[in-house]
Amino acid sequence: MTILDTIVAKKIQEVAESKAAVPAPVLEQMPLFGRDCLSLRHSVADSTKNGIIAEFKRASPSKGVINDHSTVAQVVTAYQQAGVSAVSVLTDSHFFKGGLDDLVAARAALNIPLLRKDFTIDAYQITEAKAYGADIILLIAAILSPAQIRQLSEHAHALGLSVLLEVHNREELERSMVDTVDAVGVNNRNLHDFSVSLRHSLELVDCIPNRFIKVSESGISDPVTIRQLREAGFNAFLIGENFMKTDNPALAIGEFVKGL
Ligand SMILES: O=C(O)c1ccccc1NCC(=O)[C@H](O)[C@H](O)COP(=O)(O)O
Repeated sequence: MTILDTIVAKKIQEVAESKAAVPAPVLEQMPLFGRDCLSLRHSVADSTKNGIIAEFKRASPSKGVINDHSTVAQVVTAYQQAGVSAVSVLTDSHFFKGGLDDLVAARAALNIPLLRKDFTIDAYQITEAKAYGADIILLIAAILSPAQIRQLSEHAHALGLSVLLEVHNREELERSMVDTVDAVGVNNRNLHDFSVSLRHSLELVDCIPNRFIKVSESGISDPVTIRQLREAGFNAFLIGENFMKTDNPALAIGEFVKGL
């Protein structure tokens, strides 16, 4: 059993509890459910922004606690001021110490697209993402069948949300790519053993059709790498730990973008 199996087993239990506590029709009555989502595609195409999807990440299975002192509002405000194209917030509580409250706090501080970063296995979580202010949801190919990816992405689109499909290797990419996703992210981190290599992005970029936004995810820690990934064909770059592990993520993103 890998960490991903453990996370999914826990998630199945959590989703069942959430459905019982707050049924989907209740989510649909929440104030943020009625707002119009911001488009990831438009934001990434906006040349005044830098393509970075900057992540608020308190902890992770691979690193343990990364940052338990910064507030969501302070960090995401600095991310936005640094010209990022979108912000990602981890909402898993057990393994990442995040939560839906973090999503709401980020929404209140931002006017750029907001990704709910979680392990989506059920349409309920997508309705929940919309109700708590997200614009984008994540679907991870390693934990979903192609039929589930299609069904979940159609539900997201029906609610106006953009969809980021995450793959790690060619096999996942070939079996999972459906027209109902907006972006394909190559995760440089192997979610089974936590090894990280940019090689995954560089090897897969040309296999992703240009109609999808191409995102390189994880393990990015310097502006030179962004330039290399951009030249290879990526439009967006998901970065969390590099900023969050510092004493002051707000300063860290400011310094980082000066080097772009
Ligand atoms: O980060 C982990 O340890 C992890 C473990 C198991 C499943 C997912 C995990 N991370 C989620 C992510 O994909 C990253 O938070 C995201 O791509 C940013 O990566 P980084 O810049 O390396 O923090």
